[in-house]
Amino acid sequence: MTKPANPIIAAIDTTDLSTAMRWSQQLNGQVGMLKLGLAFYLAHGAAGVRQVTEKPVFLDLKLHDIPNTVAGGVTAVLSLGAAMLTLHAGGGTAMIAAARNAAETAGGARPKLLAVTVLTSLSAEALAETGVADNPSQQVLRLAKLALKSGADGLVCSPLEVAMLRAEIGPEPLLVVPGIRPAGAAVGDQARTLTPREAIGAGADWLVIGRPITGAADPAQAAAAIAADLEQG
Ligand SMILES: O=c1ccn([C@@H]2O[C@H](COP(=O)(O)O)[C@@H](O)[C@H]2O)c(=O)[nH]1
Repeated sequence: MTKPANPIIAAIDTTDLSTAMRWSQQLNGQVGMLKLGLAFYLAHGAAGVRQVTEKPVFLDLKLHDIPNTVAGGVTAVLSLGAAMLTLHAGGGTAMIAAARNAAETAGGARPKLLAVTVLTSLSAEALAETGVADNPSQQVLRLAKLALKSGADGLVCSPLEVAMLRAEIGPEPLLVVPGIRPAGAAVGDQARTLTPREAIGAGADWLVIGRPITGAADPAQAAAAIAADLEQG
């Protein structure tokens, strides 16, 4: 697929509607897409999504349940016209296939389904605590293959796995990548990070960036600076 002109997705992580609307106004012209996640959706639902922007958003709900329930969740949000929607690859083949089926049932445009592999907040040690003996890279690849063969359009992974995934799965599947930290930015709760330039250089399609943008004194300027750096890279 063609690479987006501006690959930055700004994560609008707040439960406050007016803050979300302000960030949306500030960032709409500076980034390629806005992402609304679980906290915002639980607080404001579909009506809140419509209030924040008229453009198609990335709906990061990370659905993870039995196939029938996830299919119902996909159906419930289809009318929002989201560009992308997340579900956990760990839900397995039947869950992902049910989500794809539900997305296609309505006909017409549907969100790209992105399977979250290993959360970028998990270090190798934290992943091991969950009972996974493999390292994050091995587990990402296992879940990536499962998700793509089950009907996912793309993957969410950390920037550290992007080059490996491109070598294994080729150029076509969408790679949407959080865990992005400009040089000097606070890492916070992220464990597997790279800079925007490094992630794009490795083969990412989209970069999900939250606090380094929304936590800045001037979010629009912070986003513009990252976009300018990417254009030079
Ligand atoms: O593995 C994942 C999946 C999703 N996310 C989401 O991306 C943003 C990152 O925000 P930052 O403030 O830049 O850390 C956030 O909305 C997460 O829910 C992720 O970080 N890792």
